Amino acid sequence: MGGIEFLKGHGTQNDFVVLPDAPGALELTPERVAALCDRQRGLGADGVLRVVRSSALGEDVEVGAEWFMDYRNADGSVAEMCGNGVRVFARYLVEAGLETRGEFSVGTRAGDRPVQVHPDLSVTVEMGPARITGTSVAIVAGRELSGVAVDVGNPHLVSTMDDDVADLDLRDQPRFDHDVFPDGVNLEFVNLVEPGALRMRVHERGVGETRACGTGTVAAVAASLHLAGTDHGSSTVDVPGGRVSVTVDRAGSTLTGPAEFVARGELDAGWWGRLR
Ligand SMILES: N[C@@H](CCC[C@H](N)C(=O)O)C(=O)O
Repeated sequence: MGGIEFLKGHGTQNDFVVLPDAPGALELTPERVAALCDRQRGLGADGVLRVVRSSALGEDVEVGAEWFMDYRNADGSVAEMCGNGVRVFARYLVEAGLETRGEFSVGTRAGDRPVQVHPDLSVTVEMGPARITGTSVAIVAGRELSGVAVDVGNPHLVSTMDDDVADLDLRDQPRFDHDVFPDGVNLEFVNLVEPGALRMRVHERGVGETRACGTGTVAAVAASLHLAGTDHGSSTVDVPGGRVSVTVDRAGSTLTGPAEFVARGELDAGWWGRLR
């Protein structure tokens, strides 16, 4: 019996299982996503990117793009957007011959995201506006860190700190204000290395600590500009998994970084079938 095609890829080591599913035929339950992403009993990943035709999605989302990135976190939850994932997704479309242009849009639950796949296979994504929505507090290992709340299509709280972010213990879920973030939040911890250069760690909603978060890097740059009294600028952001470049202005933002594939194969049909 034929299995289900998959690819494994990552963007700055934020890693994904890609499931090509043009007709929207896969039944992608939270249990199946969690099993796929489990690093012992599955393939292991921070999330799943289902590649589905927008017309076959069967969800009430407004998209004009032909292809939709159906993103799921490792715990099986659905999220609006994934900045590292959309780069991997765009590169998949080009390599699979599903997009013949170097510039096109990808549909997401946060709206269409225009992308450019460069000859060196890095990808630039127009990430939409990064909206500053207020302030709040994260508590990490008993320590209160104030932060700037930023909406990049998904929710973020960015705490800028003087101490080296490398020293934070992010093994446990940091606490946050559920009244401010009723749907949960991605938590970024940032050092300003020098103007135009940030260092960041992240604890993602629905995943835990990851080695990179694309929407998080955009939120980090927007928050650091906000704290400096401006709403536009650009910065590199170093994360444990590599480096990305971000620009932010009032109208929108861009994210540029790598997209890599490491494997492709077939899921075992029996294993998949036994999951509900
Ligand atoms: N890793 C992603 C963000 C994925 C979604 C996030 N965990 C959420 O629940 O909002 C990125 O690269 O942006």
